[in-house]
Amino acid sequence: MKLANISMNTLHLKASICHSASINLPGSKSISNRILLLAALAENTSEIHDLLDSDDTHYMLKALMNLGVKIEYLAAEDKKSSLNIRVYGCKGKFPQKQADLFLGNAGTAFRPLTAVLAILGGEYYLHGVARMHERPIGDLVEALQLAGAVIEYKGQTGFPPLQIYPTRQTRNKHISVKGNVSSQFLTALLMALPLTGKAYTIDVCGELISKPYITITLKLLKQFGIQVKHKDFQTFQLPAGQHYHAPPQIFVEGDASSASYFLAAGLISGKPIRVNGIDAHSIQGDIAFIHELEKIGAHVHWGEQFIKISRCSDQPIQPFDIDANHIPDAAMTLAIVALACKETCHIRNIASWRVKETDRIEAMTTELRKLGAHVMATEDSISITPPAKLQADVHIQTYDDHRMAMCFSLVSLLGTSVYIDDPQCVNKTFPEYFKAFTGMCTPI
Ligand SMILES: O=C(O)C1=C[C@@H](OP(=O)(O)O)[C@@H](O)[C@H](O)C1
Ligand SMILES: C=C(OP(=O)(O)O)C(=O)O
Repeated sequence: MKLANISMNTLHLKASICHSASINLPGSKSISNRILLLAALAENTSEIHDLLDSDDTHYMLKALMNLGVKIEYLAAEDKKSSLNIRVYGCKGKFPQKQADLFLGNAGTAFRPLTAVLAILGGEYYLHGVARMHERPIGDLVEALQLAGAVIEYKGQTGFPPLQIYPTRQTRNKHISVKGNVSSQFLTALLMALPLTGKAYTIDVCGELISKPYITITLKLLKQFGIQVKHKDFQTFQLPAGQHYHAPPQIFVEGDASSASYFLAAGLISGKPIRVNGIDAHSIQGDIAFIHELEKIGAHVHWGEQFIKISRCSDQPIQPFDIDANHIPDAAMTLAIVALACKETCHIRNIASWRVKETDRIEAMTTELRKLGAHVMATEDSISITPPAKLQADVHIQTYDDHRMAMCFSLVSLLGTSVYIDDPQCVNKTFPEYFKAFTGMCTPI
């Protein structure tokens, strides 16, 4: 049955019921972009399978090719959402010593590439879309300068665009980085500093947010032969003389953050929804989102390479009060789940929402209020009280934020028709999202 109309850059999702479904997840963005960079720097050639095929990975792929890395496209089983490629590692040195790299709004491309290029040295100009130029990078630049990097801000101090120059000779072997704005700065340093061949100690100043993303970095570095010791995520030690060795064949897990929309649909509707490509062994922190759903009423079956979720229809969804620092991306999905609860729900410790694709606390507050919810926001939290009845036919603005578009699609499963403006913003991480979502829904 025809469910959705795309016109004038708006997608109309009618009030729908969800039926049981099996969804093949696109590859993890966080894993794809890390593996691409590590494989490009490796001593050897490797094949990457099930790589995410989306804007964020295209920016990384294009940048690596501009830097002179040879990449070949191999046949993929499902050409729509994944790529299989062969990467010829450049042995820790990019052939091109000058480049102009446009990186869109891809944090997982911008931050690690800044660090790697600044450590390797050369003349590189790194820029992105307007919003990327509002996303902070000063903490990373300062840490890199301690290690001898020469970087100039070409716009506002502390933000992209950046001009990178050849490194200075003097290198400090003990550096520090602030951890309270984005974990991607520490990830970037951990990926770049082994290229010097020298031993390094990195101290994290203050609180480190989004810790599970550091776990992803450490696990992938280990797969590429890089040892890192750390003490409670505060001090990280990199031994001297390390080189990247890629496993000959690498498989990318499904994206756990992308899974959150379908898993929430299973909880809201009670219908069994299966997501394929992740399981309990995933290295992605957003797997913890599923534990949060279990706490509030989901019935979860943890399979081999899949997870299935449902809920007994006579069991209401429990209101929640959660510190979501460890799952900043999937926590946006919880904000919509809150609309299915009878009482106020709180999502705390999410200050990083303010510096992502948009100010997500502001955007979420504005759009939830349009639906009739009572919303209280602070600098780092949001509290949501659902209305007795949701406003129908509301136009949800998406602020060029893929997660705004994806999580607000779930409103259509709450008995309310909704319009999603500029739905194509999902291209950042999940170009086929609306096809998959509408494919499991039938209008009431
Ligand atoms: O390292 C990563 O892959 C990411 C880290 C997180 O960012 P912060 O560390 O800025 O919270 C997350 O929100 C982003 O989508 C991906
Ligand atoms: C914050 C996100 O992206 P980025 O990798 O650009 O930081 C996200 O995908 O939610």
